[in-house]
Amino acid sequence: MPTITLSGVVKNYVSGHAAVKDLDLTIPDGSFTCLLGPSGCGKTTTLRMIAGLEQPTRGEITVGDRVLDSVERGVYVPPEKRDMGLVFQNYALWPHLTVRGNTEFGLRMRKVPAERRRARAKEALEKVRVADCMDRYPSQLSGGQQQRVALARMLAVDPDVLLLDEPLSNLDARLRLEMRTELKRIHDETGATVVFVTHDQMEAMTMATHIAVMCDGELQQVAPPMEMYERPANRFVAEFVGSPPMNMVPAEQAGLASSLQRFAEKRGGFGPAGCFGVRPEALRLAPAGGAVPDTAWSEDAVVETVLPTGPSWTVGLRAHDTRMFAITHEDPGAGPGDALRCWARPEHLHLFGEDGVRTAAWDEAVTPVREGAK
Ligand SMILES: Nc1ncnc2c1ncn2[C@@H]1O[C@H](COP(=O)(O)OP(=O)(O)OP(=O)(O)O)[C@@H](O)[C@H]1O
Repeated sequence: MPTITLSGVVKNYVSGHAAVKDLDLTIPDGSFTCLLGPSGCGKTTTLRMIAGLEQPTRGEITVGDRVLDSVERGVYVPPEKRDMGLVFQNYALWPHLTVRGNTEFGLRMRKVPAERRRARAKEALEKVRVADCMDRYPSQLSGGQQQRVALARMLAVDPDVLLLDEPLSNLDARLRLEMRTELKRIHDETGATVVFVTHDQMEAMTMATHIAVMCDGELQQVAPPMEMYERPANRFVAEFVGSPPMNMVPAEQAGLASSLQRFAEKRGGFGPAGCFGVRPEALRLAPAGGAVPDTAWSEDAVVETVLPTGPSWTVGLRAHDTRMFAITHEDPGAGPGDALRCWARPEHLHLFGEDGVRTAAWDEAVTPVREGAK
C-alpha cells in the first residue's frame, strides 16, 4: 500500500486567496487519516490536490515512489490515472443509471467481465446496506441512500487509496454512527489508505488512526487521536479537539498555584498572556469552601447551567471572567447561581505559552520545579 507525501505544497486560487500554505504532510500507508479543521481551513483543497482535481501552486505530491505532482519538475498526473477512489459530499451519481448501473460504472470502465462486475457491485451495495435498492434510479433514493451508493461505487473498484470528503454528512445520526463503524471495518478489511475530510472532531476521533488538524491553510499537528487529545500541540488543537472544548484559564487569574507560575516562568514561555488548560472531564466539583487535595489547583466558581445528557451532566461554570465546563458522572446537586469549588489534579493541567504553543503538562513540569527548589 502506498504512502502519500505532500512536500511544501502551496495552493493559491486565482482570486489570490492562499488556501493551503506550505504543507508538509505524510499520510502513512494503510492509515485512516482524517483532515480535520473548521470550515475554510483548506481540507477539501488538500484532498482535491491529492485526487488531481486541483493542481498545487508549488510543491510536490507523491504516492509511494510515484510523483503525481511536481510544479518544479513540471509533473502532473490527471485524476483518472491516479488509481484513487473518490467520494465527495455531492456524490454525483449518474441520474440515467440505476443503483446497480452506477455501482458497476467504474468496473465497466476497467473492462471487468459482466458476471464479475455484477457480483462485485452486489457485494459493495450489501456492505453499505442498499442492496435492496439495486434497481432504483438515484432520484428515487433519499440523500442518505445516494451517499451510500456513492460509497458502494467506490468500494466496488477496490482502490488502494480512498479519498472521502464528508461522505456521511447527509446521513441521520444513527446511520452516521453505523456507517462510521462500517467504514472502519472496511478499512481494516481492505488495508487501503484512507484520507477522510471532516470538520467533526468526534468523527475524526472515532475513526482515524491519524488526525491532521488544519487551521487557516496551515497544518497544526498530526498525531493518533488519543495522543492529540492528551498532548495537543497548541491552544487551537486543544480547543478544537474535544467537546466541550478544553477549559482555558488565563495565567493571571487569581488562584493560580504559585508553583505552576514558577515552573512556567522557568520555561520562559508562559508570560502574562499564557494560560493553562484542563479538560472538562478532569475538572472536579466540590462544595464551596470544601476540601480539595493539597496538590490540586482550585478555584471558586458559580454554576451557570446544568445540562443532563443521560449518562453524565455537563455543568457550565464561571470563575472570575472565565467560563468553564465540567463533565460529571454524578448528579452535581447544584443549579444556576450556586457557588462551588472546582479543582483539578496537577497531572491534568496543560500549560500554553503566550504564543499558544503547549509548553508542557504538569507531570512533565513538576520535575524541573522540584529540581529548581533543591
Ligand atoms: N475555487 C476556488 N476559488 C477561490 N477560492 C477558493 C476556491 N475553493 C476554495 N476556496 C477558498 O479556499 C479556502 C479553503 O477552502 P476549502 O474548501 O479547502 O476549505 P475546507 O476546510 O474544506 O472548508 P469546508 O469544511 O467548508 O468545506 C476557503 O477560504 C475557500 O473560500
